[in-house]
Amino acid sequence: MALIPTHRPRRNRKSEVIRNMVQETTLSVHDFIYPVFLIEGENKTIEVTSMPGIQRFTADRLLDEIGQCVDLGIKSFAPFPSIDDRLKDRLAQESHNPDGLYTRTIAQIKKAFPDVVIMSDVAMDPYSSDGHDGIVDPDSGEILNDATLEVLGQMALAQARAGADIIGPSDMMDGRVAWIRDVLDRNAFSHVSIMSYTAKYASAFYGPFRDALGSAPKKGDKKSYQMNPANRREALRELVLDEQEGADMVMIKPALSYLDVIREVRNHTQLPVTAYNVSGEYAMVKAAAQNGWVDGERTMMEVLMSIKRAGADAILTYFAKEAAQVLRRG
Ligand SMILES: NCc1[nH]cc(CCC(=O)O)c1CC(=O)O
Ligand SMILES: [Mg+2]
Repeated sequence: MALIPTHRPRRNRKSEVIRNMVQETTLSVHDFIYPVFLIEGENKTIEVTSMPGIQRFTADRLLDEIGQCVDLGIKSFAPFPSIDDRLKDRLAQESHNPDGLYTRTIAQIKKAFPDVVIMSDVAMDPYSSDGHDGIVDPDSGEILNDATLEVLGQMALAQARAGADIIGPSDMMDGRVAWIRDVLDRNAFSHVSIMSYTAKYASAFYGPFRDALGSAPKKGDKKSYQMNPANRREALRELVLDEQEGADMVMIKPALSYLDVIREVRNHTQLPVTAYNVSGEYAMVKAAAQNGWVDGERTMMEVLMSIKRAGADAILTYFAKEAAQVLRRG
């Protein structure tokens, strides 16, 4: 005789209203931080070939783009600069030029949109002739941790002076959160936050980003500072250090292949947890959608929801604008 089920979870899925009533995770436009690419010049946009739908903007065009995003409810932006090769050197000196492309544009954005939050990027790679996040020892090829801290501090200070609300060190040098906090505090920027890239992995998913900025390492890889994708406990060690050093928010990067790390970190901290849905994760969805192999819109929303469900409070994502349009439509 067939047994009749006494427990029927399907009852909670029987209509859209009930499904919405019991939904555990929600996605909102407030969750999004939009990474945007900046180029020198006027009235120009250049598409990033490996990221369909994503452009590099001159400052004037970026202001238009930010205006459109603000109308959609996106209020947080993470700009990244594409720097002319002639301005790059081994010490990334352009990174703390108060009249440089990056600092100038941050000031312009804050002037045009005072309520918008700018999370600025602190790492040497966009300005480094070596394409590394730290200073390369010319003899040994080693990445010099403590000498790099000096540059990172100057970079963070220049960005704070330009009006950045949140400093985002993405470099993975040891001790940089404490170093930057100290520099900010000693220069009357104690109100400026630090969102640390706490667990940033040496990932193949950064490829399209490096195309966008021309920032790929000239020699070697980033494995002596970015984390081994095989490690989860190590993320908790980085978390403890960033908490002690004074981070206001922590980040996991990439997101999609690291949902377990997001959850682990969520379970071990009271700080806000963010995740970076990186360029390669974006490109992957776009490529499959362009081939008609997945439904691009549904896949995008599922990816973003999964990052939220894993425990992220906010998501850096190139999908921000498109997802905001979907959310608006309801
Ligand atoms: N400071 C490095 C940096 N800043 C942002 C990204 C990647 C972001 C993305 O892929 O979307 C990277 C990774 C790297 O090149 O090592
Ligand atoms: Mg660290």
